[in-house]
Amino acid sequence: MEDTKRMFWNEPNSKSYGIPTVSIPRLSYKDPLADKLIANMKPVVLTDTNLVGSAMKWDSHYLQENLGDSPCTVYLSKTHKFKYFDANQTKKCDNDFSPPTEQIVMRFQEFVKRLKSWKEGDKRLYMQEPLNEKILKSLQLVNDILTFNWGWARMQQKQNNWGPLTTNLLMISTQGNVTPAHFDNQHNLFAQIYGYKRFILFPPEDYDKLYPHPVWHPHDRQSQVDFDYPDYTKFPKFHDIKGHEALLGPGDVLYLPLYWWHHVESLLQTHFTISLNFWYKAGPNLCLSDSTLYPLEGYQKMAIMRNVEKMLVEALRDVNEVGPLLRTILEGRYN
Ligand SMILES: CC1(C)c2ccccc2-c2ccc(C[C@@H](CC(=O)O)C(=O)C(=O)O)cc21
Ligand SMILES: [Zn+2]
Repeated sequence: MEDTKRMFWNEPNSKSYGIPTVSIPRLSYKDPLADKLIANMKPVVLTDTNLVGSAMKWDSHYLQENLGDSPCTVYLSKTHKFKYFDANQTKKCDNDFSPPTEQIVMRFQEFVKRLKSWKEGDKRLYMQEPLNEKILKSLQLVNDILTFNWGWARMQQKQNNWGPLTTNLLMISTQGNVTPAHFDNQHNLFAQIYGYKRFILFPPEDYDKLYPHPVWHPHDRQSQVDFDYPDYTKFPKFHDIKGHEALLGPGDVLYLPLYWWHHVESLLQTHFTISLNFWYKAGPNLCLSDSTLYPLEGYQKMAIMRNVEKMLVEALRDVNEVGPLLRTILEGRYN
């Protein structure tokens, strides 16, 4: 794939991280290649799905009108990074874990006020709230959601054997925020509503180059590598990483396959960005059965590795015994 840089990428705000990338294909949803890529769990940007057409009018004023006094979850960070952590797993870290972000709940109108007055140097804000009955009080908003292109989304879900839709996460991020590289165990139709987001994706098999935190760690599923200052001594294979890049603008939808790594940043073209994702559970083909085709795919091997790690933590109880036991299996026998 010719590495076509789009005009935005020379903007000063999108750092290159020195990672070589190829462009993720941008296709019309009518293009048969689009469905082929999705069926093969390959990322693709669809430019004309109209998936969230009725949300294109969702600016801060409109959302304030319709979400005003609803409580919403906002993450705060002193840096530009918003690295997810599972607060329930911090106890296994014998308290040397310091949360990189804090989570607060505030009324949506309060969030909009802080968003508008935000300036460089202030704590960065990242509002994330699942669209559900808790915040959907206005009929106008409910009507907008009802007029999403559910026909197309349901068709994709069915023909690709995805599981049920679990979440529509509404995200509003101050400009320049970065969600560091991580993977999710759900398929994702990621719709960009306002502003621009840059995605750098890596296939599941790049597990060995991205050095995820241990499964019991609060940062489970997140890469240990700091893209701004990679530690090539600790993470030598990161040197060989190659990315798949996409720039998402209003109306674009990125199909982000299950287990694909993604690093996401809100570009500086606008003061904030608005996105909405559609997370679908993995289909039945994640469990190995006698109908499993071999050789296994990267994402299937990833699931196996995670299960082995979880089983060992469970069996050994002490997370510090997992490494030595795996080394005993490996050294002089499998390497
Ligand atoms: C990492 C972060 C900030 C977070 C912290 C604490 C709890 C949840 C989450 C959470 C959930 C979704 C995203 C959106 C998106 C990345 C992006 O658009 O920034 C993404 O990764 C996806 O759609 O899969 C980002 C986050
Ligand atoms: Zn994600």
